[in-house]
Amino acid sequence: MIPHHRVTGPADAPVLVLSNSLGTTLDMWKPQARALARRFRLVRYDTRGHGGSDTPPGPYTIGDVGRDVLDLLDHLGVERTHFAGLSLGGMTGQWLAINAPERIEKLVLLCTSPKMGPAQVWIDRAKTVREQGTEAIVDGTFERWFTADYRAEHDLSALRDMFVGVDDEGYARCCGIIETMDLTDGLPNISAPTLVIAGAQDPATPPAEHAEVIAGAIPRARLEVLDPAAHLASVERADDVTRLIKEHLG
Ligand SMILES: O=C(O)CC1=CCC(=O)O1
Repeated sequence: MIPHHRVTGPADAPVLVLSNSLGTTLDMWKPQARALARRFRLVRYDTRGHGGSDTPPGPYTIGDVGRDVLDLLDHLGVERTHFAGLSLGGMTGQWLAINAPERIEKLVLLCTSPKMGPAQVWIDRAKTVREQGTEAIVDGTFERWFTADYRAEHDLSALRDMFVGVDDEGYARCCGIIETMDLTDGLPNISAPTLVIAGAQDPATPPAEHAEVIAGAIPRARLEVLDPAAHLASVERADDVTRLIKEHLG
C-alpha cells in the first residue's frame, strides 16, 4: 500500500523519510520540516490508519507498515534513504533496517522500543478506542507525551486536534502491531549507523528499558538522552532534535 505522503526539499538532495508515532500524522514533523528540507529531499508520510492514508482491513503487523514504506520508496523511485521515526515510526525504522538493509543509509530512532509490552495494554487500549474513540484517551496520552512543565506552558490544542482526528479503527489496528511486535533479536543485525534519541522523563518508553537496550544491541549506535523531555521529544525539544538529526546524517 502506498501511504499518503508529502515531499519537499531539493530533488537532487539525499532522501530522508520521517515516520510518525501512534495517534499523529505527518504534521507531527512540522517543527523539523522546514530546516530539514533545506538539506534533504524530505519525505513525510502517514502510517496506515492515520491522517490521509487508508485504513486497510486488519490485523496489521510491523512488517505491513514496513512494507508500506518500501512501496512508497519504489513509487518515488528511491533506492536508498535515511530514515527517522518516533515511537511506532521508530519501530518501523527498526523493521526496515533489519529486513531491508539495502534500502536504509542512516537511521534515527526516537523514543521507541523493539518490544513494548505487555500485550494486554495494547489489547485494552484498542478496545477502549473502538468503543469510545481517541477522545477517551487523549488526556492520558498527553501526560505521556509531554512533561508537566511543558503542558502547563504551551498551547497543545493543534496536537490534540491531530490526535482526536485520527481514525479510531486505524489507531486500534496499529495498537495491534505493538501488541505482537518483538524486534529484539534483529537489532544486532542492523548495520546502518544509528542515532537513538530518548526523553529522560518519557513514561511510555523509559530510556533505561528501551533506548539503552536498542543502543546497546545495534553495533553502530549512539544514544542521546534529552533532559527534560517526555515521549514526543521532537515537539518538546524541537530544535535539539532537528540539530541531532542533521549532525547524525551529516
Ligand atoms: O501513546 C503512547 O502510549 C506512546 C506510543 C506508543 C507507540 C507510539 O507510537 O506512541
